[in-house]
Amino acid sequence: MIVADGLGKSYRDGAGVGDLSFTVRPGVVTGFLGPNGAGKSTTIRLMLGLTRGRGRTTFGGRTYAEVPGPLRTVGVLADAAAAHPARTAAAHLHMVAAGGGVPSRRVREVLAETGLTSVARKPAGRLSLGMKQRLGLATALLGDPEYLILDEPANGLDPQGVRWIRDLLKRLAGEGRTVFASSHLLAETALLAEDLIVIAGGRLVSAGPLDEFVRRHARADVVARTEHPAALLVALARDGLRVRQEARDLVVETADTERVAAVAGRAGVQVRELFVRQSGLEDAFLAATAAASAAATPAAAGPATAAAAPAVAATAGAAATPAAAATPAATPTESATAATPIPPQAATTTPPSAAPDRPRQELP
Ligand SMILES: Nc1ncnc2c1ncn2[C@@H]1O[C@H](COP(=O)(O)OP(=O)(O)OP(=O)(O)O)[C@@H](O)[C@H]1O
Repeated sequence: MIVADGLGKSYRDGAGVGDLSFTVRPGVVTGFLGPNGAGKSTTIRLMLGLTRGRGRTTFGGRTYAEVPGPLRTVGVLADAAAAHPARTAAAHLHMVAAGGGVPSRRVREVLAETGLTSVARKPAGRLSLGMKQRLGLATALLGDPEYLILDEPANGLDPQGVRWIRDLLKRLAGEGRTVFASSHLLAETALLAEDLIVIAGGRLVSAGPLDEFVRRHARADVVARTEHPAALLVALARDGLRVRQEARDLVVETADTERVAAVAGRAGVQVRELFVRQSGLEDAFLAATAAASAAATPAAAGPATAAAAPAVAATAGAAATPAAAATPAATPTESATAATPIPPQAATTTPPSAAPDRPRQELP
């Protein structure tokens, strides 16, 4: 179990992360999701003590600094470009293994596991971005660790690579490890993670099982299809319902199909189709993070814990629930595409930071 308690960091320009507390359980992949600039990398660096800041994170009760044999306990992918560009992939892994007390046979094993055997003798600087990412992951796996902390592990990978890493992380979690992987890609995280920690503007937006997140917060609208949308729109509005027109469809802000059908019946408007449409991952996430971004003065943000934080909806794809009304129609609705990035934070104007700390800008 990873326990992060009161993590915080303030940069001079007001960016950073607020008072973040959450837990990460073993046996599942936990997705750490947030738009560009939300504070994911900062949080990960704080968890590992790689940057100065507030709070404490324990891995099975000990901080990263206290863990004996950190390489063999906590595997970290924080900077895929960490290998010296002139050193071969194999030499880099041998060097890290020697420093971390890991037997050198592990080098061959992780090269094979990450699909790098054929480029093992290539200098790291001549590897593609995807290969560098695999090398970072190989480094994290060297010590066969119980905990994995991975910052954007799918970054730079092609679609096959993304699928490969998804399968790999699920397998590692299935072995009982604790896998914590950040991403700014919505659908990718939904396919990978069982638990979700969402941050925006340096604040915790939600934490908990993905399914629960969806159940508790998915928003549903009734969609009505009719040849007479104007007449139905007036009737629905008179009945106190919020409604908008999308092409010839009316989207009614309720999940109550019977009420919509009754209003249509009273108004004498024939409805061709009536169904419930649940909001997709993208919609829900954007709504959640927009609210957090609007409120964001991250460095000064008050405490936000997993239990106390407001949560919002996400779903891997949209579901259309056929309604017991006029002409039931289970029409597939919007779903997030596999590569839908979350837009950058409105409140954070600094470009995404994969860059190392700029210490002179920091306030401890
Ligand atoms: N060393 C630094 N000095 C000043 N500001 C920083 C520094 N590092 C990060 N920031 C700012 O802190 C905020 C959070 O950045 P961070 O890199 O943690 O976000 P992120 O969620 O990992 O983003 P991305 O998905 O783009 O990698 C951003 O506004 C960023 O510009």
